[in-house]
Amino acid sequence: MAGKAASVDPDRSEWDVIVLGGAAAGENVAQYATQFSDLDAVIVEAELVGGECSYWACMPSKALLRPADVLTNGRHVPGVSSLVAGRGLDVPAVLARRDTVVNGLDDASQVKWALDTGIDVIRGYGRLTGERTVEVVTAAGDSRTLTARHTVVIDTGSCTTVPPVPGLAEAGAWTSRDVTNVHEVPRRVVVYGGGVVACEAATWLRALGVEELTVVYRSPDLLARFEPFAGRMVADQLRDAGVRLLPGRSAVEVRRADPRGTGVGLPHGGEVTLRLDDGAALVADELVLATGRTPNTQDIGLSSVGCPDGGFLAVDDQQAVRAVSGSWLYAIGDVCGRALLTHMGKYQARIAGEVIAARAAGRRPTDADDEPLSVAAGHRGSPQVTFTQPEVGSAGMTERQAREAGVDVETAEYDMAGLAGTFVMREDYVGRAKLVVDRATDTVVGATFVGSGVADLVHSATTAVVARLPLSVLWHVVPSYPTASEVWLRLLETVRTRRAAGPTP
Ligand SMILES: Cc1cc2nc3c(=O)[nH]c(=O)nc-3n(C[C@H](O)[C@H](O)[C@H](O)COP(=O)(O)OP(=O)(O)OC[C@H]3O[C@@H](n4cnc5c(N)ncnc54)[C@H](O)[C@@H]3O)c2cc1C
Ligand SMILES: NC(=O)c1ccc[n+]([C@@H]2O[C@H](COP(=O)([O-])OP(=O)(O)OC[C@H]3O[C@@H](n4cnc5c(N)ncnc54)[C@H](O)[C@@H]3O)[C@@H](O)[C@H]2O)c1
Repeated sequence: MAGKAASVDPDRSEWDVIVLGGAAAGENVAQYATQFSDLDAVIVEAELVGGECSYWACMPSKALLRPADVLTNGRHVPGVSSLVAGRGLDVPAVLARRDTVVNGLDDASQVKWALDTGIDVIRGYGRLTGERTVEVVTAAGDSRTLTARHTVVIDTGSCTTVPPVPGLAEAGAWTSRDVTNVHEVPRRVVVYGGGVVACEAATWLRALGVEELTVVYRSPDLLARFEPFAGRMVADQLRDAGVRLLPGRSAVEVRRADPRGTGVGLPHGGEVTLRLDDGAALVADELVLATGRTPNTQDIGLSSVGCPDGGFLAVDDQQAVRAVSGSWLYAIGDVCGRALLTHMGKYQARIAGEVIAARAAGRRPTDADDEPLSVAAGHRGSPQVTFTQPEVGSAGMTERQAREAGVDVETAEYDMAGLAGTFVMREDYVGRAKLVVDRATDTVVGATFVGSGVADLVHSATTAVVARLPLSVLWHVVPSYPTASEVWLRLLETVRTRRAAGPTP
């Protein structure tokens, strides 16, 4: 890695690898393609190197959620509860820390990392104009054409989906960028959507002092992609915190008399009214859209290489874009629609980077055991933590997903409040865990943990799923006492007890 000169030569036009979009995954693919090869790479970034996650998504949201989590848990631990009783967050301090976490929206350290690593950075908006060719337009309006000797990688990410509700596009509703970079906390907020962004945002908005907070979602439960108990437990906690939940509803019209371009994280105008399909009308100071993600593929020149513009890019297990022959175009991160998570995009990037380096050297892309490099194993485990109260951590498949995939499933559930480790955390601990076991192989194919502090339990489940560890081996993986990890022992005991009682239908 060391010793490769960084170049920002304005006249240079050719690199081995061009990465379109400089999110964490884009940085990773450039690093992995170049670090043990003779290849060089350039990242083309329209805004900030580090991407959505660093400045507008994961990092600011977790910075806002952490103080809320500390305060809530403190309220339930004698010896601390008396100190914080009746007190809320120090909002200016929370927002200031969030600003520190996003580096004041300055990517200088990320650019330095890239240049120090031997990866060039060009600022501007890139579009494919043909095979291995990218045109970059700078903020000043200048353009330059770049050619890749080997590969172009698309890492242009995603943005908030704006559903086709009359008046919504014109209302200037907050997107995930505004709600994570909130600067002025509105008094009344409606969150539209019931997924991960909605649940996390409702958690921090209420903690920051939103007085009237309503979450409207079309499904019967929050977090509908997870085990059903996860959404229900998060819903209970949000209701207890004073959030109004309106499931099974959709917006039919949005009105705002004076939408204004006030800037990120400030109210985008005056009162906004959301009319619902049940006839109700909700009036708020801001509307937050949390209705899923649209890949940034509409305007990146895909049609110039025979690929339809827009939509997710179907890729093979080495992240090569299926619609384009010759294995010169790859896609990683949200644009490929596999798992819209930073860590999964970075994993795809590591594999794709090694594949690109191997192919450029005329080698078959294989791992240390001479197996073809592929993202299949990692996606089997695909972990996720939703930092609500309680947290929701999962790896692999839910029971429903496993059944839909044709797996002959056996499950076990356990109330996590019954563990010494969680009792010490909070005497009124609320939590639940579930294992999904493939009967044919006697291995774990999915696990879900709900409860305070479960985030770091997830990696054990990811390991079990990816390594296909049989239950007979997991029985010897002893959890420390007294920790929440003892839930593994209880879940395995639940399976053994039931098996001892005889076959289940
Ligand atoms: C509120 C919120 C919270 C989240 N929290 C988490 C979390 O805790 N953990 C987690 O794993 N995931 C989280 N996610 C998901 C995570 O943010 C995304 O999965 C991740 O950012 C996707 O990364 P990416 O590589 O696809 O690109 P992105 O991070 O979307 O970045 C794409 C980059 O490409 C640039 N770009 C786009 N088009 C062009 C172009 N034509 N030319 C040049 N540059 C271009 C953009 O400026 C941007 O910098 C969260 C998402 C949201 C919305
Ligand atoms: N902690 C984390 O890991 C974390 C945090 C936030 C986001 N993310 C990732 O970011 C991605 C985006 O999150 P999200 O919450 O926006 O998406 P999501 O898919 O989790 O939820 C989208 C919600 O919007 C609703 N919806 C979709 N289209 C709609 C429409 N036309 N009208 C009305 N409702 C509609 C869905 O029913 C659902 O409730 C997710 O894939 C998530 O994994 C991860």
